[in-house]
Amino acid sequence: MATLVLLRHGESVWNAEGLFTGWVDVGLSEKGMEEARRGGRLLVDNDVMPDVVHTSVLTRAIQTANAALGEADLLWLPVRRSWRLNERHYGALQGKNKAQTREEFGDEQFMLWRRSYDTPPPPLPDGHEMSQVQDVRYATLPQELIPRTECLKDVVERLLPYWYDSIVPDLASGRTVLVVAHGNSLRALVKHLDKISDDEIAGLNIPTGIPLLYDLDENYLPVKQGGTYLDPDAAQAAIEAVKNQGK
Ligand SMILES: O=C(O)[C@H](O)COP(=O)(O)O
Repeated sequence: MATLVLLRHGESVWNAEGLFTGWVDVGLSEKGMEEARRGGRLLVDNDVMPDVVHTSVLTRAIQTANAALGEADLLWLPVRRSWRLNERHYGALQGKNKAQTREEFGDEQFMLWRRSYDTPPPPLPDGHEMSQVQDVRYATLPQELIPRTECLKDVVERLLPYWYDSIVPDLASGRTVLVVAHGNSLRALVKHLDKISDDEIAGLNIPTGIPLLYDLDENYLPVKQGGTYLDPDAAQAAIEAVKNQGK
């Protein structure tokens, strides 16, 4: 049996403003910092103590990991970071207001771009102010690996190599693993873990700042489908809020 905890970053400044974020590197709002600290307290209260942490290379996830681990007095833990845990790249929607986008393009197109499995938003031109192709943190990546837009299928395909090559070995060594990432990169991982279909995944939303605990079997697949949120009531309310963004 292995123990995996997934934690979406706390509310970001752009989450609060209702903007599509993707790979744009924004920090946590004050509310998001408190959500992150609450996440750490939930780990302590439920005696779920990670041995190693994996985060994306985006500030909002790193801040969340630090705040949560600070509450658990675990800031000393080894941390591994990868672009493969980054949020989905939202293409030309990065920086745009969700409600305005929904109004301009209609509900169907909005939901296709936001929650379909294989329909990416339009690509973001390399010279655009919201582009990350010149971001120093990706300087060692081959240019063709840096997305200009992504659908969830793209995220699954770039995340799973990290799951198998970096996270599973930590689980196999008996470590409790905490993954601090993003709404859509965690949707991609949960789709894999819970074997959610390409159609059903559209209905899955991940709340900010509430740890999702998975006990995994010898094949690193969930003993209980869907895992267990360490605060189920708060999770349900937050999931509804994520689902209704842009309305
Ligand atoms: O990148 C973003 O805009 C959010 O973190 C995720 O947004 P979504 O829940 O609309 O996909």
